[in-house]
Amino acid sequence: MSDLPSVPTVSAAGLTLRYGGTAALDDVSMRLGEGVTGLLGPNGAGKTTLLRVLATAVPPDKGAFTVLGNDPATTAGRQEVRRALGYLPQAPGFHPDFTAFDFVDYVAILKELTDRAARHREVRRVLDAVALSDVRGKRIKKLSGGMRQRVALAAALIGDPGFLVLDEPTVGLDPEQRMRFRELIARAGEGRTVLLSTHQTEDVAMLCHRVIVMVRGRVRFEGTPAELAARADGRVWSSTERDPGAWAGWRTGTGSFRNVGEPPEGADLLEPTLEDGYLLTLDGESPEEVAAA
Ligand SMILES: Nc1ncnc2c1ncn2[C@@H]1O[C@H](COP(=O)(O)OP(=O)(O)OP(=O)(O)O)[C@@H](O)[C@H]1O
Repeated sequence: MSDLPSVPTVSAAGLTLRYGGTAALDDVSMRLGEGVTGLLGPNGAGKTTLLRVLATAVPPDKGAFTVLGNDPATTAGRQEVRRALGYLPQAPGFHPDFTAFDFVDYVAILKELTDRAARHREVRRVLDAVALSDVRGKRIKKLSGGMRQRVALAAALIGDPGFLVLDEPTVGLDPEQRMRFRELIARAGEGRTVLLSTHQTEDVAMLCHRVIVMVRGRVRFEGTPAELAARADGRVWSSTERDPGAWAGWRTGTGSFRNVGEPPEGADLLEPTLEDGYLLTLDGESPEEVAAA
């Protein structure tokens, strides 16, 4: 694939992790460099498992990876990886009575920022970076969902980590909050490596310089967003009735049908989006899996 990082922040080879009979990760290899990489895949594809492995929350059964040259299979390496890491998990555990400041300060303590004055400066810096300075003294239970996600992002930014792992950070946000969050993620991707798991193909199209698609524990696509969209070149067309030959087709707001699949002769072709390319990458999966994507 083009545009692969020459000096990767993260380099993974053959990552495999089974839960009973399920291969949550099945021989996953990848290289991640500076900028935002999007991770797409249907429910159960293994995205969260991959993020948890890279965040050293769970070791793989097989395979290896390094973060900024450190190998988490060793105790010293794992410590270095954790120092270089910011992790926003899918369901960040907040103590609801903590204020935004207290929570981020608590994470800063866990990240070994022992000097109180310097730590508080850092807490103020990251709360400012996510535009929460005004509410830093508010209890988390009184904050909106979007603000809570920003508190979690602030916590992940403590210590200016070189590798930022974000697990569905925009889930449940309204469009304006999502746009604001995009701005924050884009800024976070300047000068560091961000891996962003999401179901929002739009977020990937708007934000990411690379995209990885996982299906059933395996990497099915790795490349640029433009390359993913190009998979649907010549395979999206419009029709007045639903085309029975289409793999997927739906009536749009204008009343015409947008079809994805193998077009008939002389079809009225449309410009593909990243989502079209993504859907075709899932071709062959069960309709339930695709519907859940
Ligand atoms: N702790 C666990 N115990 C048993 N099975 C698990 C566990 N965690 C994940 N799995 C299984 O591993 C597979 C991958 O799950 P994972 O949560 O990584 O997928 P995902 O792509 O993040 O899904 P989603 O988009 O729904 O968050 C699924 O089949 C899931 O049921």
